[in-house]
Amino acid sequence: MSDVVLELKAITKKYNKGLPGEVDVLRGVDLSLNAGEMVALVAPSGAGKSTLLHIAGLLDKPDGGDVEIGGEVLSGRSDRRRTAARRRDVGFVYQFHHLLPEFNAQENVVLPQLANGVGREEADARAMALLGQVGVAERAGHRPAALSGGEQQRVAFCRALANKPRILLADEPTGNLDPGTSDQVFAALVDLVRGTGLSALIATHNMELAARMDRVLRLENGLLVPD
Ligand SMILES: Nc1ncnc2c1ncn2[C@@H]1O[C@H](COP(=O)(O)OP(=O)(O)OP(=O)(O)O)[C@@H](O)[C@H]1O
Repeated sequence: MSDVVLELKAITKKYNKGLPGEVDVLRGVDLSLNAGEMVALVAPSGAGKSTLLHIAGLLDKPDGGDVEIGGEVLSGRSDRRRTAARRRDVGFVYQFHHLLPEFNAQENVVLPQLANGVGREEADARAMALLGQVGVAERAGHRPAALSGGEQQRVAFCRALANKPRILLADEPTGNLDPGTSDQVFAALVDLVRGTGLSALIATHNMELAARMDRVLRLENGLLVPD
């Protein structure tokens, strides 16, 4: 059995197809993400990394090519099938935390589990274990507004991992933080991912952070090339 968790084959994507403002963003992107592997995605602004992450995470459809998760071709499947696969297999982290403001940190990590059919007690325990792993257990009862930017992102990492996805997709996960905090919070993310053994594709402009990954890939002229 192959240990490739995410496979992108010849992915193409254009915006404004056939219109004067047509943008040829992805021109045949190939990627194999192995089990337990962390890959950095570096790209100049506007190169298409958000587009690529959205396609890889089944939030958007490519014009051509295949997205496979766990060996299952998902690009051509129904929206319902793709949504189910995304909920089960993919965790997302963005530059901004997107936590629900009216719920505390623990509840933010519990809610996606309840939506996924996990019982309350188990969900509470998993949330506390994850918050503990990133060093914010003592902040569990605080709402996002009462947390620092770095703490908010740590909680967002826990929420992304709450349902034990196979793949974490992160778009500039510490891009919103000052450099010192960014470094620590990024280290917490790497530890968390390494500890759970899941695979991660992490977009970052920061080459020092990228160098901590197993591999660095650059998105350039619509293609993914080794750095
Ligand atoms: N819905 C859309 N319609 C038209 N053009 C789009 C759309 N979404 C993105 N684009 C264009 O496609 C290109 C790639 O966008 P994308 O957001 O994927 O880049 P990015 O590498 O994530 O950029 P950044 O680092 O600035 O967030 C850009 O030129 C952008 O303007």
